[in-house]
Amino acid sequence: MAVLRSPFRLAGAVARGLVVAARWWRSWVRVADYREAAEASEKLADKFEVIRALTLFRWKVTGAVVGVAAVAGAALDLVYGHRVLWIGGGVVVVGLAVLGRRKDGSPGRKPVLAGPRTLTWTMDPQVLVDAFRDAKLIGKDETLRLVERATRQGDGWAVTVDLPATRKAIDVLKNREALASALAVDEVQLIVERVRGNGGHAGRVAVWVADEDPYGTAPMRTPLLGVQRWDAWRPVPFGRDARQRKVDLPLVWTSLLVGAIPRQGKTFAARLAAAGLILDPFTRLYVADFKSGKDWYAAAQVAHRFMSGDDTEHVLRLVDWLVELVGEVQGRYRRMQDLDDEVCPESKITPAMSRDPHLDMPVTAIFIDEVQVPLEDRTPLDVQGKKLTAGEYIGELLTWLARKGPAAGIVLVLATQRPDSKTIPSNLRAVMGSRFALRVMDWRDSNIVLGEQMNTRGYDSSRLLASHKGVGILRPDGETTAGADVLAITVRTYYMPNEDWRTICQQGRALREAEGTLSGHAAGHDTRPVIDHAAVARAIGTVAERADDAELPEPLASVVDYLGDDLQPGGREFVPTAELVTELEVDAKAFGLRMGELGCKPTRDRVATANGLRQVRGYLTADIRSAVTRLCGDDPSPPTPTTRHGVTAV
Ligand SMILES: Nc1ncnc2c1ncn2[C@@H]1O[C@H](COP(=O)(O)OP(=O)(O)OP(=O)(O)O)[C@@H](O)[C@H]1O
Repeated sequence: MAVLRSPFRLAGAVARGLVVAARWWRSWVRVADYREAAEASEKLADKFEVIRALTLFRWKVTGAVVGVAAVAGAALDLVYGHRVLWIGGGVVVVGLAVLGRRKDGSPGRKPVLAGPRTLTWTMDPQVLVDAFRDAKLIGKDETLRLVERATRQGDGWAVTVDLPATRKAIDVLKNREALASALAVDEVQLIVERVRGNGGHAGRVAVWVADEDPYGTAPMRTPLLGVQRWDAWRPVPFGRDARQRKVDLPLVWTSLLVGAIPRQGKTFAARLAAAGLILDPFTRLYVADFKSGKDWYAAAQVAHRFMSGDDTEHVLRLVDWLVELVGEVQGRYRRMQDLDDEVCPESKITPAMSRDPHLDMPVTAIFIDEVQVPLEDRTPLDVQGKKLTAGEYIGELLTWLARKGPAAGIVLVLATQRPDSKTIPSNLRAVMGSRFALRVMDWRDSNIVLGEQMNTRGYDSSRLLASHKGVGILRPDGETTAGADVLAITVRTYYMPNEDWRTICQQGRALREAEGTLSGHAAGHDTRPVIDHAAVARAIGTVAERADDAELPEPLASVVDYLGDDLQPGGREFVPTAELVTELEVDAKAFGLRMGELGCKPTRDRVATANGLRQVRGYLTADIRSAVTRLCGDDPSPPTPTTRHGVTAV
């Protein structure tokens, strides 16, 4: 029996021997021992180049050995005949049989838990493809095309891939978290960007995986500390992204809204923006600190107007400041009309104009920290016979300034601890150019700061970690160093503690003294704001008209308020019911009924959702407009300053 079975045993042993030999060769050619040791000590990233060189060398050795053996075999075969091949084959078979014989401890399949997936994809693109599949970003029969092999970039690994023709890069951005899970890294470590323009397309994705938490290291100090002066027209150094790329923030011709829950770095972020402007002696500053702490105190020595406190008295003083600024903007537009085309080519302030003392149109920035305090103030005001609260009036004035001010050189920087729809009027939000959202409570608040639907595009600041102070999502207005195509970037702001802030403010004061531009509060002339009463009257006009809007029945009034500019012709054409129900926090059934009673019938339209185009129920904005006109016989569009403020010079 044993004799009969022996050929099968031999074949089995040889087969096992073959497997063992092949495994040994594979682990040798992949330099597995070294790689495992490097992985175990988490040095894989450092040793990658060495391992790759060794792998390449061992492949070459394998090729050379196979080549030499083949040539030698052929030569011996020629000289001594086929005998040699038989003997050689026999030796190999015996060798494999010995290697593959059954004995205690012989290698076999061991059930093991999978090891860490982290970084294996850098060596083996198949792991990356599997990760994309696991994250459901590509189908199980689809694959990726590697545009560039994994390379070391900064403190991480970068790879660029093309998705299959049916897939979109934007979906990878949206589902970054699923990909992070598939690659076994925290989502803060995974940066996914579209590659756009020349060399990019809608299905090309650049992936970068940080070796470790990119925001876990000590924060960087602001580079503004090292400069003598700054030009307000240059984007201000704001922070670094995860890959340590600089992110600068343009401020002139735009405005900035910063929102976050307490203690996440709002004030620090707003101060960074201020620092760049402080170091330009031609910039005029208004600082209203409703936090009334020490954070802004140093700015008093450079600010044209400064106050710190959260009483009604401060809120009313802010009203005066804003009215003064409205008058200033109107005056600037009027004066710009009289300037020749060479000095003022468009109805927009230029760097030269902003520095010309005769024109008196310096870049003027107003910083309001904890802007929810004045916006929520309920002090009744009697403005031209109309009763309204100070908060409402401030909301109107700020909206007007954010809309008309930037082109006239007015920069608005608002920071709020309460970025909810009730506190920051939607009209105001809609006209704030740049947004910076540090950690907030939920995706709704994040959308309020960053803009509608930003969470569905993969930008949700409620997902940031509490320990990541100063890290937020920046949605810049226009181009940043990250490129014009970038919708938003996660940035870690530079760290500017009080002592650095004080140094910058002192420097700003010295610069202003040297240029003779120190004015107002900083110069010790805390004059009352110059209030242009005509401008005030026109501003009040806006409020009076808004009061009419407020008389619209609910929920139409809320819908009009929520849609803001989007309701105007040229804005949105269709708004899904689900969006209105969520945003206005109303009961869907009652909402639909009431809207129907007010003459707004829902319809169906195709809208882009996270899962592609879908038919959803909603309202045509044209229908909402005509319902408003019917109900109050007025144009429902939010007040455009040009008409409602009577700013004829614009
Ligand atoms: N870029 C940064 N890097 C590291 N830490 C930071 C950074 N920015 C802010 N912090 C830390 O976060 C803390 C809170 O910052 P800040 O006072 O700006 O918060 P805030 O959001 O304005 O708080 P509040 O809502 O209470 O006014 C600061 O004391 C600072 O230590």
